[in-house]
Amino acid sequence: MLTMVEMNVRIPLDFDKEEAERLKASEKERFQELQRAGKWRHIWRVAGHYANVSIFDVVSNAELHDVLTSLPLYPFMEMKVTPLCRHPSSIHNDDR
Ligand SMILES: O=C(O)CC1=CCC(=O)O1
Repeated sequence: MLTMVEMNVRIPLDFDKEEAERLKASEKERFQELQRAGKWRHIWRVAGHYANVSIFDVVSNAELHDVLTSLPLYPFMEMKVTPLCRHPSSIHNDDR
């Protein structure tokens, strides 16, 4: 099932800079692992914000929950989750 997730990252200004860089590096590693596994299908930066719009492909809401809460930056993210379904006019066979 495809799900759009809008993520806003809010690391407090007084948060330790080295720890923030470590978390960002871990986030990138986990993100690339989930991309390779086909779970995190797309990501776009929201221009002008420390935010992204992403598309996940998971088998259940429980899996989505596990994936999202596994992100190293999860404690610093606000998320909006929107379920998606195939548009009847789509020409893409992998939309589901
Ligand atoms: O930069 C972001 O929006 C947060 C993030 C998601 C995947 C990643 O590597 O960083």
